[in-house]
Amino acid sequence: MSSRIVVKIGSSSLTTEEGGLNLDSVAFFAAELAALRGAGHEVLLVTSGAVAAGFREIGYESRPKLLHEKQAAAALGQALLMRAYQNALAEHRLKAAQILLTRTDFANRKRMNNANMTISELLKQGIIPIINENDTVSIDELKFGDNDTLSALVANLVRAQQLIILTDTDGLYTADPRKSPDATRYEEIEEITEEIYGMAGGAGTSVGTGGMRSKIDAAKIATRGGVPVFIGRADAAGDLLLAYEHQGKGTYFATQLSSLPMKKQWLGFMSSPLGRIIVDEGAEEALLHGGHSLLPVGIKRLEGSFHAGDVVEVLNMNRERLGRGIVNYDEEQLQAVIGLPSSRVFELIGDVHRLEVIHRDEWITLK
Ligand SMILES: Nc1ncnc2c1ncn2[C@@H]1O[C@H](COP(=O)(O)OP(=O)(O)O)[C@@H](O)[C@H]1O
Ligand SMILES: N[C@@H](CCC(=O)OP(=O)(O)O)C(=O)O
Repeated sequence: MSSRIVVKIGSSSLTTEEGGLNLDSVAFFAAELAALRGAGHEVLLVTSGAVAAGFREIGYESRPKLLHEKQAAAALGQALLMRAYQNALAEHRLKAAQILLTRTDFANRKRMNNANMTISELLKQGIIPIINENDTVSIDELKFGDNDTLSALVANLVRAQQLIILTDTDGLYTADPRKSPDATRYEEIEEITEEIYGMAGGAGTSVGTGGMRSKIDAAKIATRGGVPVFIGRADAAGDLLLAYEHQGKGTYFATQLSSLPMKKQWLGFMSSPLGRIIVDEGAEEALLHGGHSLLPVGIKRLEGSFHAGDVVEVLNMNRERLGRGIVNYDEEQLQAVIGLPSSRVFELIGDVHRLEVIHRDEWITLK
């Protein structure tokens, strides 16, 4: 059966430690993608490597740290990266198109739908969409930074059957295998727990960005959206197809039994919260375990400036993120009623459109 597969390739798989694009690697991955296509699947590629490919060419000694230097390197490197992929895929009679996205594109549902329609049309025409973050215009605080999260959002957006995250390591180990040679590998993970997070470290090379931690974040987003994930390595001919067929060199993450509806996925992973609501222990319990809505009585403090209908983040008193929701009050209106029981809220603001500050149906738990 034909599947829609999102493949993510990290900088560490495409470039040398010193920077610069490794054209042999690009040729290898192009052949692997062609094999997936040859097996009848629809293929989307999320690829990193623009900064790593561009910084040497610009003349920087090492991967730049400053945002504008990274952006300059990406602007040059992205063109090199696309040219390399287009040339390599042409060897297999395949065409590739470039799509550059930012986090704000996902936060705006119209832009997100447009991107989705463009991707669908490209796939229909037999073209491989090649996606990267639009580094030149991304603002630091809103950057994906690594492409792991981007690949998960894309996989959910296009309702992929599988997300394959390729890296330089054959899966998730009990500790970073570069530092702990005794670490052992996981074959399958049913649920991403705190313990799993605890094992994942940062990037192992100077060109990679997110390390295993950001890959686990990505696996969480994708699996909650109903997309199973493989994290691992493809370094011999046929490995990518094997990864899809559940025989890959890496770790498989199972999907959640019930996948989140698109509305909640958007709320949790794509939206941009405009404010924060800090709640007490009772409200935390009600939201996380009681299945209740958030009421004014449980609120301690507000931060940021928001209006009814905006997305806000909810934190507990230790500033741990509990989740996100759509707020039913303007910030000023809410400020006047925080900590008050519902009867008082009605007395104070008669025209409140909904008593709940965040209704259960417009809430997603992220803790
Ligand atoms: N528990 C772990 N299991 C496997 N790899 C880990 C773990 N913790 C940290 N890593 C590191 O994550 C690195 C891969 O991430 P990264 O360098 O960001 O690659 P990419 O550029 O492919 O995204 C590996 O090289 C490895 O050193
Ligand atoms: N958009 C950036 C991605 C940065 C990056 O290094 O990501 P990754 O290799 O996925 O950890 C680029 O193309 O250089």
